[in-house]
Amino acid sequence: MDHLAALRAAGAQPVDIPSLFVGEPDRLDRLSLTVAGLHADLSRLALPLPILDQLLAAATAADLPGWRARLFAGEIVNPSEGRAATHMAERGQGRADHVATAAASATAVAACAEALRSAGVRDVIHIGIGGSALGPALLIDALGRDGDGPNIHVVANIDGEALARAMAACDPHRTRLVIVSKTFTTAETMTNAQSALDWLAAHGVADPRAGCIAITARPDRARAWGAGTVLDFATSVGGRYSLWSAVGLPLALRCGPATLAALRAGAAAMDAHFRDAPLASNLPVLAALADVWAAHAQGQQTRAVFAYDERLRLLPSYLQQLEMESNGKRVSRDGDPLPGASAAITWGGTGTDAQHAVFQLLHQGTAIGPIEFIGVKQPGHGLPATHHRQLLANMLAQGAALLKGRSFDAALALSGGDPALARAKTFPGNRPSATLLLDRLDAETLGALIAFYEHRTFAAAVLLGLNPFDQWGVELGKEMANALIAGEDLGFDPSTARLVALAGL
Ligand SMILES: O=P(O)(O)OC[C@H]1O[C@](O)(CO)[C@@H](O)[C@@H]1O
Repeated sequence: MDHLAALRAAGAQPVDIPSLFVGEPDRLDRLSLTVAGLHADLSRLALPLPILDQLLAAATAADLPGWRARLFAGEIVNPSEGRAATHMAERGQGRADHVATAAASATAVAACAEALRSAGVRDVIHIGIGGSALGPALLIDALGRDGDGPNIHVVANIDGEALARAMAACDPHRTRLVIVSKTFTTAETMTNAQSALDWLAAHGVADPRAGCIAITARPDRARAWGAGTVLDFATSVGGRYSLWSAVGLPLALRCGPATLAALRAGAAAMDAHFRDAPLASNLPVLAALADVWAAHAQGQQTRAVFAYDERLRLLPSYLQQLEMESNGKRVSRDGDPLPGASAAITWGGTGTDAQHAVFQLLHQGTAIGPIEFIGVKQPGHGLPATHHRQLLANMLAQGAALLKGRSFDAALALSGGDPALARAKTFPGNRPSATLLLDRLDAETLGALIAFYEHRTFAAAVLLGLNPFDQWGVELGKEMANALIAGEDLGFDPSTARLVALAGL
């Protein structure tokens, strides 16, 4: 049964958001929730309440409660790889044996962090890519400023420029390498690791491999490689969900193990809410339903996330992997073509910077999609209060302006009666947005925020009937790059063949 067919038909109808507030007196209450220090207001989305009720029915028809239970029970929810998804065990949720394994890993991570923090290590070069870099980079950027542990330099790109910059900032005799790869085969990571080892050796560091800490789901490979310390995590923890595992070591190094524990506790609070709250008052579920409505039913191909807090500036790129690698699919978990669009393109930036760059398109352009604002009530700095007042006022004003717009008549009055100028100054309004407001940004609220996005992504996947835990779409390009590196001719198209020659490969 195609439980989204009626919603796709309904999605063709325009929605006037301001009139929803008039006709739906309970709108603000139904679409506003506060969970684990995170207040969410979804009421300015183009989501009429009767449509929300249809989406809730579709979620039940898609067996969201059953899939959620299977996720928490550690059952297989990733059929194409035959795996469970046990990232929640890293924060104490799920099957007892999974939780016990994760707890043992957390103890080892804490001990490793304490040992390095007291060993006079000044810098850590964290080498990993994708989920092995984006999560740790976000955590360090968001929470690490006041940490008293080593400086963390996250290096992902195969472009040697990334590693060269990190090395230039480090004293090789006071630097440790942390090599992070779930598979311990990823080309970028292994190449960067080797070059970093060469750099240490060239500066007279004895046996640099023995000083490396490897974090991986393949400890056998890391040991064979020669890493002196190996911290492992379960294969059932997906790369883009791995920051909760030993991959979170950099946060424990920089800020202490208690901060990593607090991050996990915040996520656990969101887990409990997602697991226990009824669908109609379940924050990740409501956000997922709104996402599916916009992307799948209304055909809106982008969703932009703007963090009005410098500490969250890496959140959009973190979410790009979480959402697009999870739900950027075209077939169902059974391999059937999806009957419509899956996930929108996630993009975004930081407010207020983005207002002076991309908001023109959001207010007056032709590509419409939901916009998400994230703000934090308490600033993280001690500068005069005017900074934070202006920041939050801008965030709230943008959402209001997107909705209200400016009529042609009002624009005409501002344009000296010039209709062409007035048309340029007219704002159509009725542009959807959602707002997340955190009481404060600390390890707990950041944990809850990330877990909110994880569960939202999962719930949307269930509604769409796809598997969010695999990522076959990254394979073909890797294979072809390997062929090019090996000088194999795969019968490339004429353009590629000429570019290969021009690049001198
Ligand atoms: O941790 P690994 O195995 O090095 O993989 C890194 C990243 O590569 C991917 O597999 C995609 O290429 C991601 O899913 C993953 O986060």
